[in-house]
Amino acid sequence: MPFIYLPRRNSLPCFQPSLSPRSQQSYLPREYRFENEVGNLTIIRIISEKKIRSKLWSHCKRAKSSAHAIFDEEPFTKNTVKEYAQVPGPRPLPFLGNTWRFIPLVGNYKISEIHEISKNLYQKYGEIVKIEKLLGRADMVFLYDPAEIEKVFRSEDALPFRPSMPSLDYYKHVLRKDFFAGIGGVIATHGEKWHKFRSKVQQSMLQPKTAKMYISPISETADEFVERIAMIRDASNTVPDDFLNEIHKWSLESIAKIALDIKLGCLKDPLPETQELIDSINTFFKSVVILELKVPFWKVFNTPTWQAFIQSLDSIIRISSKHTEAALDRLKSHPDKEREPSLLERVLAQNQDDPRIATILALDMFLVGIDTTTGAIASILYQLSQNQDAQERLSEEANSVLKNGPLTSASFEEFTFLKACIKETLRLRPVVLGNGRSLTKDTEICGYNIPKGTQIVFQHYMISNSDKFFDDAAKFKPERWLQKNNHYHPFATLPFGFGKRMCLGRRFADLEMQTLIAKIVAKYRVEYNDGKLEYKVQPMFMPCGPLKFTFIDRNRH
Ligand code: HEM
Repeated sequence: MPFIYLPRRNSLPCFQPSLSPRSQQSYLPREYRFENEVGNLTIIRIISEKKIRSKLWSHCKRAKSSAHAIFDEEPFTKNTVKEYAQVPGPRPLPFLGNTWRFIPLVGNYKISEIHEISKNLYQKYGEIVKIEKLLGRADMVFLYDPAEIEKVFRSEDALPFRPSMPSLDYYKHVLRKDFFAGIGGVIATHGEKWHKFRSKVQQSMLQPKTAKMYISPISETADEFVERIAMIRDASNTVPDDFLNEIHKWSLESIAKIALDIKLGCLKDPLPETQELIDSINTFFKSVVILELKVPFWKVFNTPTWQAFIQSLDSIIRISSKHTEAALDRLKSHPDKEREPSLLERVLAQNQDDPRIATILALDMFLVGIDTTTGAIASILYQLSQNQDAQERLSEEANSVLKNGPLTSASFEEFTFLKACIKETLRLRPVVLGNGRSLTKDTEICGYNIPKGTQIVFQHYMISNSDKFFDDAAKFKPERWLQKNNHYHPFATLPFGFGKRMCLGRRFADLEMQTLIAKIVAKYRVEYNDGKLEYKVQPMFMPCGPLKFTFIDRNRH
């Protein structure tokens, strides 16, 4: 791609001279990328197609700034790209590579504390760190620079590869290949198979109007949860230690409505198969942590954890199939043309010949749409409990919206402070600690040539908690998101990922989280007086230890 050299800082009308060069990036049109400053020149990389050249020239003419030249290559960095071998990182041992560091009692790298390891590596080596020679898996490169993360995302090709869950990959593509028959869903599926499936469901899932159809069922579930808090809290208004499990049930109930059009009754009046589904999903989460984050004995032995994992997935599929088939029968026998079809009905209608698509989508939603929102809700409640002023302001906003009657899509437009609180929590405690990509081609990152196949791990948690990228980074300051034109790098916090593999459930997650938090803070003042809440990677970044929240009635009249 071509580069352009411009006089420093004032080169483009969109440049903000008061900002540091790197922050300028957020003001540049997306076709340009801030590359470097050399002497008194600003170097902009043009990352889009040819017509952009002329567009850039006309920008410069209008701004009366003289572009020095347009080059097809960047002469200053030509031949200065460093070798992969030069990327800094912990030194591997002969034979054992760096794997020994992850072996319990031998090494000091614990996956559940990878956020702490990441911090130490950054302090020792800087913005790019290589962990190489890992037995049976690709090298990992940790990346701590939002501009470089943006570069990796923007140079993605049509089939981005997000490394995830080899155990699930094996289950879908080898063990139960007869059921999946080449349709792997989107989780732990890659290449053409992933693309084919995502294209079938993406439009329905990401259209704002689809999420709006679930406002009423999601509100009903949130109301049940708010009632349940009153039932389970003790005389001092404190909920049981395993409150995370209660949030989990709310989340499962919400996803079951979206994925299968059913009311499971996790919070009250359960269906006969509800307990089996709850148990299967719990078993899946418990076993996947062991299979993915510990030594992978399952690859060699039929371990009890592996058996439990398979059984849990088989049950989720069996129960989901029963409900997708029932929905298909309903659709065929009494099609209701008056109302908008649900997500499930749309997916079934588009794939009438193969209802498995709806079942596999439901499975994927259960696998990634429960722990994520559960962790986020726990973190939001915790941040609000530690920031009572923000909670008061939020409670007033929630009340003024909720007093107008049942939630509608217009209500969500008014939740400005609520959205800022959620965004700020996900900045401080992103649920997905380090999203990643396996490079599908050799890529220059931080001045090094990183080979195809390397697993890049974006260190979002470290970046979004760093004073380098956020003022008062450790503080919960939702107001920062209410300022127009804030100067934060757009890739410095990216809780739902980016690009073609971005979170498919984002609209549902927003709807669920906003509805529940609004209803909780309208009714209760939330407190947490049990010290600092600790977190662990399991594999989502979740609070660990008892969630001793206190919910005190606000008693508004
Ligand atoms: C707070 C809640 C959530 C967070 C923070 C979150 C975050 C993420 C992230 C970081 C990714 C990876 C994106 C990338 O690779 O660029 C992802 C993928 C995905 N998420 Fe979510 N998610 C949440 C809730 C949900 C929910 C509720 C659903 C389902 C209804 C869902 C469905 C998915 C799916 C299916 C993918 C895989 C997309 C693909 O690979 O094509 N997520 N999510």
